[in-house]
Amino acid sequence: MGHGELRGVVALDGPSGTGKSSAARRLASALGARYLDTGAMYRAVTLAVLRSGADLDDADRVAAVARDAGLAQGTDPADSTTTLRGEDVGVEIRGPEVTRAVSPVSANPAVRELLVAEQRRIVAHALSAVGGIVVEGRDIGTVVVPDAGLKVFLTADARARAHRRARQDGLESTVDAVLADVERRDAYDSSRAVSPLRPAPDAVELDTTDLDLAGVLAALLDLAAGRGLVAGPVRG
Ligand SMILES: Nc1ncnc2c1ncn2[C@@H]1O[C@H](COP(=O)(O)OP(=O)(O)OP(=O)(O)O)[C@@H](O)[C@H]1O
Ligand SMILES: Nc1ccn([C@@H]2O[C@H](COP(=O)(O)O)[C@@H](O)[C@H]2O)c(=O)n1
Repeated sequence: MGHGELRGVVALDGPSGTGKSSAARRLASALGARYLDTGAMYRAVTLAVLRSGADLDDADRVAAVARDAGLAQGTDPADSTTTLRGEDVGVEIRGPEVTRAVSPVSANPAVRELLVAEQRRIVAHALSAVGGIVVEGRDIGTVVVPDAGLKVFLTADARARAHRRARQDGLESTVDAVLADVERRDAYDSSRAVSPLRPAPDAVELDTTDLDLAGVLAALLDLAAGRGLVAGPVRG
């Protein structure tokens, strides 16, 4: 039986590796909605900055590279593309160099202003085109879409997140290194001056430590239906 169709915006925020992308993609697919991975946008701008050779501490130069990057983020949950001037960078933005540099680039206020405006444009377009979108990141419920119909803040024990990420990368032996990276990125993202990672006051917190992805999806479907955001058939 179908799950119905999403009407409105679901905002999914949380620290690294809590399952935001996996859950958001599945939720959007189940509800015939669009899907926006805002982390991919910050990663793509970071790749452009690294390629340009700009000093990460040179805020004006970093912002200029971001403005000139030619970033386009797709919203198909089955194939969400990230391109820079038409070049597909979806694989490269997941590499260790980008992961190391993305938090400082994301803390640049001009970069955030640019990407938040683009994210709001994409959300508005999706709402008029299909009626619903699931947006995931760090500041969706607090800044990008503060009036989202449902805001969920995903959490999970840091070691569980490191295990998930290490398994994804085929690096079971380096869980400790992944854990250090996850904790470093969370600390940076939570302490920056502009739009720090934190739950919106009206967000529902969902701890995924002991849930598999099917369990997370079921919880999100229940929450969305409970908010009256799902039109048509409900889960049977
Ligand atoms: N509930 C879960 N149970 C088991 N594995 C999970 C769960 N959620 C996510 N994963 C796995 O953990 C890894 C990280 O998930 P995902 O990329 O969705 O997290 P994220 O919050 O978007 O991370 P980031 O913010 O770093 O991009 C993936 O390999 C995913 O398959
Ligand atoms: N709304 C967002 C989304 C992401 N970031 C920054 O990008 C980094 C990468 O995000 P992933 O979800 O792809 O891991 C993240 O560590 C943040 O620095 C952000 O600032 N705001």
